[in-house]
Amino acid sequence: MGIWRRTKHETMTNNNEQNQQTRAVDFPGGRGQSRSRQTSLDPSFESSCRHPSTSSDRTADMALSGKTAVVTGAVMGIGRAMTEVLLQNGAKVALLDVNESEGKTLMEALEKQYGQGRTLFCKADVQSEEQFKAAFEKTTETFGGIDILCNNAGILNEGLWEKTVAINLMGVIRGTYLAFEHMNKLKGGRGGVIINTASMAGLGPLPSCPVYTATKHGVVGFTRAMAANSALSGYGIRVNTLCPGFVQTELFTEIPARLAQHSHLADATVQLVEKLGTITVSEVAQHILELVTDETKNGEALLVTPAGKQYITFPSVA
Ligand SMILES: NC(=O)C1=CN([C@@H]2O[C@H](COP(=O)(O)OP(=O)(O)OC[C@H]3O[C@@H](n4cnc5c(N)ncnc54)[C@H](O)[C@@H]3O)[C@@H](O)[C@H]2O)C=CC1
Ligand SMILES: CCCCCC(=O)CC\C=C/C=C/C=C/[C@@H](O)[C@@H](O)CCCC(=O)O
Repeated sequence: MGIWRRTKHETMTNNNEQNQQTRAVDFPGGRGQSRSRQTSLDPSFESSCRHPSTSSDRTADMALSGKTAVVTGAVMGIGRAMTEVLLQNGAKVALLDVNESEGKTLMEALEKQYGQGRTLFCKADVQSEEQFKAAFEKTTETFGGIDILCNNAGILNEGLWEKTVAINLMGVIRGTYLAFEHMNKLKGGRGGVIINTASMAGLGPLPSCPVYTATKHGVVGFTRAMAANSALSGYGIRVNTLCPGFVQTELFTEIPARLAQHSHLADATVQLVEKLGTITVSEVAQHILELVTDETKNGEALLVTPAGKQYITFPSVA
């Protein structure tokens, strides 16, 4: 069905998207086509973390000069686009992902494009406290501290609902708590900002994806509570959430299989996608810059759809 291909809303705006041609999907009944891959692997990689040895001075006077960011789920999709936005604005970026082979290849490409010494790849599953912690420590050791965390890694698999909760919600909580240890101004950190990738499904129900919806509502609630917690505590850390609508990524393929026992609602999901439209990863990722740099933004939920961006206001229950 054509809806799962690129739409008129989508343009090839940068190299990131050129490297990530959208995968067509025979939705609602079938399987997706294989996606394009990046260039061949570098066999010289030996450890789970790697970074180039020299740094560039190209970044002077950029909005994020001198800042270090950590992005989870950085190898593909929205996380990869966020990584590029951060690099384009002068930050150094630690890319965390379970996909080691493509992560290393991506890091090599980013090194060529944005300058040496700007990136670090760490194989880390956000379900693993040990791996996540080691990646933060390697980042601090390599770049001298952490200023920005994008808790972005996520999956859509209603069949594997416990794993979905473990990655989408528990992974965000784990990353946030680890970042607070590193960034907390009351504990010698330099403060900073956390951006949690939720979803439009964190603001309203996606009926075919009840567990995914629950995790994303959880991310929105956790973000708002931690933002208020941090402000009240004087930690110097802001926490915001990005809530994209439908975005053409790998996660947006093979939808009937991902819906599992709810696959009979695939047609209804198609109708919602047709109604709301889709956006590109770069259209989503560009919005992190405002959430990162605007120091008045804390506890915000920013909805991004083909209609544009909208800061969500929540009802007061007091
Ligand atoms: N694609 C969409 O329509 C939307 C996606 N989102 C959210 O955006 C985030 C990113 O999604 P996409 O870019 O679409 O997905 P994607 O599937 O294109 O990319 C996800 C990346 O996360 C990595 N990853 C998966 N599990 C991981 C784990 N346990 N630990 C570390 N890395 C892991 C993957 O290897 C991959 O590089 C997710 O949280 C998703 O829920 C939100 C709204 C819409
Ligand atoms: C099935 C693919 C899921 C892709 C992963 C996502 O996170 C995409 C989420 C995108 C949109 C979610 C929309 C949820 C909307 C509901 O709250 C609905 O109530 C909104 C109805 C709006 C309308 O009909 O105008």
